[in-house]
Amino acid sequence: MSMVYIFNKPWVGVILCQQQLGPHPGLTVQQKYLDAIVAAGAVPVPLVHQLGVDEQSLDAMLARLDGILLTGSYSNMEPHHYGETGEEAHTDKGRDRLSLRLIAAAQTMKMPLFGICRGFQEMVVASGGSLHRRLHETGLFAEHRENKELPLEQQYAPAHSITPVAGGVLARLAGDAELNVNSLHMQGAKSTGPGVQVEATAPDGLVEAISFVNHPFALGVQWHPEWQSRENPLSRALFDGFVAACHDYAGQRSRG
Ligand SMILES: N[C@@H](CCC(=O)NCCCC(=O)O)C(=O)O
Repeated sequence: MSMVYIFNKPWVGVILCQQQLGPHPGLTVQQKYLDAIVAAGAVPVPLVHQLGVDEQSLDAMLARLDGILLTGSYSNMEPHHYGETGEEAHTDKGRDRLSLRLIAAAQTMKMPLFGICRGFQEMVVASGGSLHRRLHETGLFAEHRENKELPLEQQYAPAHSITPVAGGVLARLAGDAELNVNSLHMQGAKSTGPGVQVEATAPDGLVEAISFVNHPFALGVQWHPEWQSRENPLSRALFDGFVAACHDYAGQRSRG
């Protein structure tokens, strides 16, 4: 690895979300995702939705990135992406389009990929899986939504346990003992496609983490490790593992 690179930090593309800013459409990301990437020793790079419709610009951006973070979002994927019809109240077409292209590129380029909540769901769908659109109406699962009336500290507090699958990516990073995680989601994995390894489940059987097989680091988690990311050992292990994979990718890239 070149000396120049040793003192550099990996660049991690962070997807943005469409949000109305007064009378203007905007693209935003919550600060806690950026803070988690910086605290883990990487440089966050905003990924604007226009990259989803401009292949040359996307290729130019991907050539400079060492990893991709797909954040959570209050919006939901459009159901046609996983073979369903009907509407979702709050969607983000530009995010869907870019995220699916980023996941495909990360798979092809073996670029490290870390999906959180909606990002996890995008990884499930991109790899041929489908989603439960309203977990609370299925009668099959515990409550996985947060109470938005509560203070954030309580919304992002541990809500249920997960059991990492022995021998998986998550178990390698965090051990295979039961862990407690927060839960702020209405939708969840209904099925997973080929090439996906289930990495953890909740006590009610809901898939809570996946990885892509034959990929050095492509991990999606349904919970929120970016929340107070350095104070929680599991969160720290996930972000440190992701950034370490980005360092490895960057080193390979610099060697050509
Ligand atoms: N809308 C989807 C995904 C939920 C999600 O990402 N929630 C987090 C929003 C706030 C944050 O990013 O911390 C669903 O409801 O399943």
